[in-house]
This record gives sequence, structure tokens and C-alpha cells, in this order.
Amino acid sequence: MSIILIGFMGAGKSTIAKLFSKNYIDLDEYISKKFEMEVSEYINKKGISSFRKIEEESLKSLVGKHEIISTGGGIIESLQNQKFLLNENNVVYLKADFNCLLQRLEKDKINRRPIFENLVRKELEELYYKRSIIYEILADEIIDTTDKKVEEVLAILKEFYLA
Ligand SMILES: Nc1ncnc2c1ncn2[C@@H]1O[C@H](COP(=O)(O)OP(=O)(O)O)[C@@H](O)[C@H]1O
Ligand SMILES: O=C(O)C1=C[C@@H](OP(=O)(O)O)[C@@H](O)[C@H](O)C1
Ligand SMILES: [Mg+2]
Repeated sequence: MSIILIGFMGAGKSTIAKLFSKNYIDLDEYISKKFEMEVSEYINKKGISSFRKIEEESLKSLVGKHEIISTGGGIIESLQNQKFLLNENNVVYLKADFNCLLQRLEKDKINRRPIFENLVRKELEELYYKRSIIYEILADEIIDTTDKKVEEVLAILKEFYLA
């Protein structure tokens, strides 16, 4: 079994997966290593549709092989992935208020996120609400990370799966 973390950009999926288990895989990191370029570079060079296809293939091939998988926020843009995730039993939605996510994303100088950088606030907010409904539907567990420290979120996840 694999725990699969879903949620909007900035929810803390990559951070939490890494801390939860040595046997983690981050889909963006996996894709970046495979194609020897940052995900942002891949999206800018090859386009978002190509990236979504790679995400589909990667998700399918990695589930079951790692204790925890952090996905990219757009994983649920693919209908195929939605169906796949609906059939999985350990999908955890890391959620947060829009303003909280925005603050985290603005502070994060390490990861480049074309979807975040190329949208104006209103467009990003619309995307957030559109995606939030889908994350909720697909989730087996939901952790609200708003105003929670990384350590607190990690402790809740451990309570679910390691207690
Ligand atoms: N619970 C949290 N509280 C405050 N900052 C956080 C929290 N979780 C993650 N962050 C920060 O937000 C940014 C995005 O985290 P990241 O793990 O890359 O999110 P995601 O993979 O969901 O996009 C990073 O700078 C990270 O340190
Ligand atoms: O929401 C999205 O469409 C994306 C989210 C990013 O991952 P994080 O959610 O880990 O930031 C990354 O996969 C890519 O930039 C596209
Ligand atoms: Mg991430």
C-alpha cells in the first residue's frame, strides 16, 4: 500500500512525504530526475499536456512501491488519475485556506511553479476552488494544515497510519 498525498500547491505534500518515511517518492522529483530537468523547465519546454501524461504514467507505476507518495497539485486535472485515486484507499488531502497557501508559495524561493507564477490572483483562486472540490471527493482522509506547523501535520498523519 502507498499513502498518496494530494492537495493544492503549497499544501506541504513534498515536505511531509519526505519527513514521513525514507521510502517516500515525490512525483515531481521523480519526473525531474527521469527527464534531467526541473519540472518547471519541463512544463515550459514541452507543455502542460505532456507533463500531465507523464504524471499519469508515473503515478500508476509508483503506487504500491513506496510507503508514501507526494503528488503535484495538478494530478487531479487528469480524469484517468481521478478514477485511479478514487480506487485507492489511502489518499490524504492536505488542505489549507487560499491565503495561507498564497503566503507559503510567495515565501518559497526554492521551487518554481509555472502554474502559480503565470496566473493572476483571481485565476489562481478560481483554480483553487475548482480543484478543492475534486480533492475532497477523492480523499480518504483530510488534514487541514492552515495555521499548523509542519511537525503538527506530520504528527496527525502518523496518528492515522502508524498508531
Ligand atoms: N504546515 C506548514 N506551515 C508552514 N509552511 C509550510 C507548511 N508546509 C509546507 N510549508 C512550506 O510551504 C512551501 C511549500 O511546501 P511543499 O512541501 O513544497 O508543498 P507542495 O509540495 O504541497 O507544493 C515550502 O516552503 C514549505 O517549507
Ligand atoms: O498544481 C500544479 O498544476 C502543479 C503543482 C506542482 O507541484 P506542487 O503541488 O508540489 O507544488 C508541480 O507539479 C507543477 O508545477 C504543477
Ligand atoms: Mg510538491
